[in-house]
Amino acid sequence: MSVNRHAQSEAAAGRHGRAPRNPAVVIDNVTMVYNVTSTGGGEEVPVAAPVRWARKALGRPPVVKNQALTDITLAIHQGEFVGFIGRNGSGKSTLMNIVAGQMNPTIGRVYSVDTPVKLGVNVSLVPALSGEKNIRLGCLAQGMHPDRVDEILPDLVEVAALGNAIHWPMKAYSSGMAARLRFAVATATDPHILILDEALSTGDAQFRERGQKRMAEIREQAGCVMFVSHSMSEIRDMCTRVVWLDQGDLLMDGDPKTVTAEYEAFMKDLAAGNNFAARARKEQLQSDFVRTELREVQW
Ligand SMILES: Nc1ncnc2c1ncn2[C@@H]1O[C@H](COP(=O)(O)OP(=O)(O)OP(=O)(O)O)[C@@H](O)[C@H]1O
Repeated sequence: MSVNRHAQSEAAAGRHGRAPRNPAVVIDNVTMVYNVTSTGGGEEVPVAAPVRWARKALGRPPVVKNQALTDITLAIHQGEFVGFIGRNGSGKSTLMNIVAGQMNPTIGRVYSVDTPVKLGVNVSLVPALSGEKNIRLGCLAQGMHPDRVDEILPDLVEVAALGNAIHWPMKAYSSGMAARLRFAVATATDPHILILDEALSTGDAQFRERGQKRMAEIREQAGCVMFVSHSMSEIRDMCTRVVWLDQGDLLMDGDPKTVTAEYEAFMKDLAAGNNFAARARKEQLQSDFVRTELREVQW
């Protein structure tokens, strides 16, 4: 595997003499560039001259490059619960979509030991059917045997915690209620790799508590969870490791307390208009970042 940036926590694990763990996902040198139409400048995507003239004649704005991720390399191990944080537009969802296989990176590759399950993506639910029927359908769609579905249905109904609404058609659900149902379906098969992008944000305290419990169970079975959130308390409570992305760059990767403290200080600087201090902090973090290799990753 190629030489790249490597997680600080990996280096820390090595320093502390911990045994190497089995990777579940390896993100190898991933860069993502979107093409967007822009009326306000930016680096134009090179196109043949006739196409450029035609776009101009038709009054279409030029297509420019928008770099969402730059050279991201990470190894995520079985049993890890990795939080992804960063301000809006830093590339968290883009990275989750790439790991989930929803889009291909412009450069780089993602390797995983199993098909990642991203909440709300792997199974489409039917609005006209009841919550219970949707859970059943979702489990069957994920390849579960009907007998097994019967067996675990009561547990999944409990995870969804929808009360009598479990018998209502899904189209009558609020966004938080639908999120509960999707969560129950996505976690039904004990996924090896679970991706949650702001999954708990629409839920109330009860759902968050049950959701956290369920995710802890998945982690205990040596599954890994990749979790995007803007809630630092949620990140600190749940994650074993935190990755901070900023404007497409990997700024920090380490233990939740340290990374969230740095992130909060950075955001505080920005909120107070101390852009100079925030930039200096970012530059310092970038220069401190341990560049090493993924060579020791053993499948
Ligand atoms: N479909 C798209 N087409 C063009 N650019 C996109 C597209 N999706 C995302 N982007 C751009 O990619 C960058 C990263 O966006 P992304 O949604 O991954 O960030 P994020 O960290 O998840 O943000 P948020 O915290 O706001 O959800 C942004 O500059 C955004 O404008």
